[in-house]
Amino acid sequence: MDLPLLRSTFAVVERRAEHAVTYFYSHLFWRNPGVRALFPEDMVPQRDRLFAALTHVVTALDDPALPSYLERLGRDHRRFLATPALYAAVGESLLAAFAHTAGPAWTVEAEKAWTEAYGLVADLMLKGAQESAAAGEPSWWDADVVGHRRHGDDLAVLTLRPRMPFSHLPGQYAGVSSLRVPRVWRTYSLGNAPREDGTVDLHVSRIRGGAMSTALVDGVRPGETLRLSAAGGAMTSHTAPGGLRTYICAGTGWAPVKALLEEAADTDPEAAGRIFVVARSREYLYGREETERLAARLPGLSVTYITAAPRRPRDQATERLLTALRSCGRWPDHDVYLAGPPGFLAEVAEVLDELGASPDRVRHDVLPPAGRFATRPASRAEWLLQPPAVRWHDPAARAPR
Ligand SMILES: NC(=O)C1=CN([C@@H]2O[C@H](COP(=O)(O)OP(=O)(O)OC[C@H]3O[C@@H](n4cnc5c(N)ncnc54)[C@H](O)[C@@H]3O)[C@@H](O)[C@H]2O)C=CC1
Repeated sequence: MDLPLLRSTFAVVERRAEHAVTYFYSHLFWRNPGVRALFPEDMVPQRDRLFAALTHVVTALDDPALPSYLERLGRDHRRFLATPALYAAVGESLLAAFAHTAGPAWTVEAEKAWTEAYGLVADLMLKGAQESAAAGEPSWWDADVVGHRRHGDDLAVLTLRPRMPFSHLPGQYAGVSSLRVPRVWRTYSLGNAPREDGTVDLHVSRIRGGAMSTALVDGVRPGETLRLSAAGGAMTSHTAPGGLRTYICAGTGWAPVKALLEEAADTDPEAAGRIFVVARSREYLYGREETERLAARLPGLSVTYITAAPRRPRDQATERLLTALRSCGRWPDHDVYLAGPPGFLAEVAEVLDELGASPDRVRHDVLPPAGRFATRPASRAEWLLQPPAVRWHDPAARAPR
């Protein structure tokens, strides 16, 4: 594959990304009218996602991890009802959009290189999808809501019972969809270690402008059915029994940490280290009783709760946390598990680096916020999972190179 040529044409297209994306979707929907119904009503985040995805693939084409990543992605795209015919239609429209946007840079060689590259990506994704179907895995898991507990005005813990066996590891997340917000999927951490009855908890904070989080907190009730996608994510336990670890969570970032602690309480009661639970105010320490119960089963872990002072901005809690982290020692010896809002993750990860925590021992996933208006940088890990909130095709929004 001619990587330099792929990258140089992509650089030309990227400069007019807005145009390319508009052309792509117009071409796709015009040539395949039935396909529009597979996409959400609100296409704005979708547009960002396309370019983010392409950027990722173009930058990672020589990464040996790309094939397995694409196979997992193909497996995951079964929930969007992506068929081989749809992959072919998307490829045709993508090349048409590139040809139209790249102008003189779209040479015969460039077209050949892109046809080959897209073919490779589509084949790997379809391979992942076919293997998952052959293994009897559903495209998604229908899951009945069996519990809905509110905490304060804008937080709820939902308990779901998947109708088919749904496997996940403590610390992972899954895509969630509701018929209340058709064809939209959002990612939520699963707030428990696997249970015998197969139920899973979602901790949902209602986010401004977030149609899904609003539906889950305010609308959805027991008896309703949601859809779950296969669980994924890398913030799973990787600490040897008895090993030192620090868990740091903010807001509903408590969900994956709670799942990890449940697992540790069952399998590694000698675990040693510390837990920091951060919330915007005392009323939002919604998991406190459960934390206490888990901490009692894990006597080697100290628990610190941190909130903002009354009437102070919520981010004051983060400042307080950073001060507390600076007074802790032995960072290079600790595995660190980190979960919370993206701005929080970025700030804490930076400070942990300064404090000497080993970067490959700091684990976190970046879950996109449910609201359209929340802005934060997109990371490679999240690109293809959910639409990043950043406007990729707005040059002013791009990180400087
Ligand atoms: N696996 C993960 O990492 C998970 C991440 N989340 C994310 O957490 C968020 C949910 O937020 P809420 O529960 O409403 O939390 P929140 O908005 O109440 O924030 C909790 C605390 O996080 C800190 N924080 C928030 N924004 C910050 C920023 N920009 N910079 C520095 N610190 C900041 C503050 O200390 C605040 O008190 C969503 O964005 C969601 O995607 C939620 C669950 C799991």
